Amino acid sequence: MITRPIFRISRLYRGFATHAGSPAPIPAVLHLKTGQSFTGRSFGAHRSIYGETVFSTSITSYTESMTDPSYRGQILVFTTPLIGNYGVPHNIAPRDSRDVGVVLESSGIQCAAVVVADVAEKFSHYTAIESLHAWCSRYNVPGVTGVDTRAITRLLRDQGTTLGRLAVGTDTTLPPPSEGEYWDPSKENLVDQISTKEPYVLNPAGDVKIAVLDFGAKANILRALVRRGAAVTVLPWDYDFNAIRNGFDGLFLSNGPGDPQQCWAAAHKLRTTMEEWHKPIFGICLGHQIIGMAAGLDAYRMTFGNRGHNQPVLALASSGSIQAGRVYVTSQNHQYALRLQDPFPEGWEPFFINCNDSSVEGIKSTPDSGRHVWGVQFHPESAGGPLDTIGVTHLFYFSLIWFLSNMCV
Ligand SMILES: NC(=O)CC[C@H](N)C(=O)O
Repeated sequence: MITRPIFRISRLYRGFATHAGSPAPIPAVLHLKTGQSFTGRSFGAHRSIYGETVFSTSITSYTESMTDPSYRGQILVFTTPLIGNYGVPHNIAPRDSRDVGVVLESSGIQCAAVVVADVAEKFSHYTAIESLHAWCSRYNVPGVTGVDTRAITRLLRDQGTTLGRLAVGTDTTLPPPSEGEYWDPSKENLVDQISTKEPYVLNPAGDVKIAVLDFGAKANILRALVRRGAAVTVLPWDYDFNAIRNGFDGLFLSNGPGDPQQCWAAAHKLRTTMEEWHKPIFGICLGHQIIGMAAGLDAYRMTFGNRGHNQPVLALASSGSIQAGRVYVTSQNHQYALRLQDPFPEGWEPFFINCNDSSVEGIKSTPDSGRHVWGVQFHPESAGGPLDTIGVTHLFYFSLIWFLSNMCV
């Protein structure tokens, strides 16, 4: 019978029907501001929270997604039916001057809550030290399982990303919050909460000196630069890079949470940088949006954003190993995008475009502009996701080398 294997898997991994010391399942209800409610069972921390409800179509890397600072303030719905089956690894990396200090994307869980159809109680992986439930409990992050994530995703896709409340335990007996009670993370400067407060340097002996404006950088981006031999100076998001720019060979603007409009302070400073300093500049996701805003493009809120590891993007221009006309499969996690406009601001051209929704996936300065600036909406460094576009990271890095050998005499 076709349902039999599914039944077996479900029996084997059935999530938290009960918790240790708890005689009955603890109820949890996901309320959406648009009026719908979904009832399931609590796992992780038994506490209620507010957030912005988003869905991700990634089928693996729940540990990387949940530690990605760009998910801050978000109730993350996984469309894949079961997560937790490979547990959670020890997240502390052996610290040396080349290491960012963590194995995952940051030191803690960044999303506000997790929603999954079926959470695995048993886990198996050679790096795993604890279950998803234990990890979420340790970081005080609530989860709900046993809900129809297909129904939630269809709703979010049709009505758009929606504010939500995960009510847990006795809070489930309360009526749903009134409209005004929902907390909207896009109204806050989440970047300021997560960015480093003090500059620090990774791999100081590196041969190419890159400054990183930290809007909530994923650790793998820093690792990708250090792995190529760069000395990486990580700066607070609103740091006055122009005051120290002569000491660097390139500038990188990281990913980060929230609405890019909260980051105009950085975009204004970047405008000056791009006018006066013609060394390579590269941005990923929020960093790309800030480069676009500084270039004169408009950043807008998408209906449900793009979150997943299989977003196809079409290259419109060739650069490095990237070939115009080719489609690359990419990892993404964003709610905002740069608006495609015709004409593009002078000195700029679209680099990539999304094959599903035609949103701008990359921009670059034109060859005759005298600048060397790129931004991509997707995550070429992966973690998790495909490595199709790793060439974009190479492009930035090798343009630095090229720049040093050809232009700086
Ligand atoms: N991954 C990111 O950097 C996300 C950028 C921005 N916060 C958005 O949601 O669009």
